[in-house]
Amino acid sequence: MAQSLIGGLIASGYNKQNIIATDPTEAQRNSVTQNFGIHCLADNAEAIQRSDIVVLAVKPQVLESVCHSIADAVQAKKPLIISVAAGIRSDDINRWLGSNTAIVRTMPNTPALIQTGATGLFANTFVSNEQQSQAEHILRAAGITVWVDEEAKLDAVTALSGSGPAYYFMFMEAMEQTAQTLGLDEKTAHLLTLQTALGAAKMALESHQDCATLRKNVTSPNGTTERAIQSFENAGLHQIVENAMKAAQTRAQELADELGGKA
Ligand SMILES: NC(=O)C1=CN([C@@H]2O[C@H](COP(=O)(O)OP(=O)(O)OC[C@H]3O[C@@H](n4cnc5c(N)ncnc54)[C@H](O)[C@@H]3O)[C@@H](O)[C@H]2O)C=CC1
Ligand SMILES: O=C(O)[C@@H]1CCC=N1
Repeated sequence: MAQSLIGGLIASGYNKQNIIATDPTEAQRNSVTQNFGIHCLADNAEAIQRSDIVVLAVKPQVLESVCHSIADAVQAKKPLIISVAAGIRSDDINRWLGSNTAIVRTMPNTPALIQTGATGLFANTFVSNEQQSQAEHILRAAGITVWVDEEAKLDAVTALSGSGPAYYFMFMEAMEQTAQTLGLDEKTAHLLTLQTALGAAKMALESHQDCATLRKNVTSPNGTTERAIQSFENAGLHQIVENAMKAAQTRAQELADELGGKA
């Protein structure tokens, strides 16, 4: 996720001299430097000393220990903290970092790498208006941004746009594999699947009509689409999607409860 954000920032013209990454793994540091031409350090405290904004992009499972290890540096420098960790609540991050820390909790997604990301953001009470604009500026470099008024809504954002790219990739995988069983070669199946996904998303974005109307426009009476849609409905597609997204939201809440500890 950090690489997607770094890639998005650089592609949108952000000065790479102003970006420092950190990673404990030497191979990972070398790869980041090679891919993006930015400094990648092993020492988090050193990077924090040199930064006004710190993005925490480690796995939720290691966030607590990382926060404890950087707490002194954060209290000394008082940077704006931006977390991308799924589930973990800003109150827990604040407690792990000491206290009174300005934290913007976000939920971006991997298309940030090509500046078509979608990020939900929530600011805790210590975030100033200027810091809120700074966080928005950084995440906007990676795509669209949406602020939520209650932190719990970020778990719904996680289930929708955070995890969402994987749902579409899975659907595209299924379409291209099926196209091959219907007789198309792999390259043709891949190309037509991707262009169809792009065309549908672009059309939905640019149209004044809602997705249901656009779907109905494709569906000729007693035609091919109608048969396919009927087949999806018979299989309970809406319920399948609802179950999956609720499972993702629940997992985000579980991560917070399991890893956030009790205040
Ligand atoms: N992958 C995705 O689509 C999204 C991920 N997220 C969140 O982003 C966070 C990272 O997820 P991924 O990028 O998928 O994981 P990842 O495993 O690809 O990246 C985590 C990186 O953190 C590094 N790391 C571990 N300990 C460190 C430390 N002490 N200091 C500095 N770096 C350290 C690891 O070496 C690794 O390169 C997670 O909290 C996840 O919930 C949020 C939105 C979308
Ligand atoms: O799967 C995950 O936990 C992360 C958060 C959203 C997308 N990937």
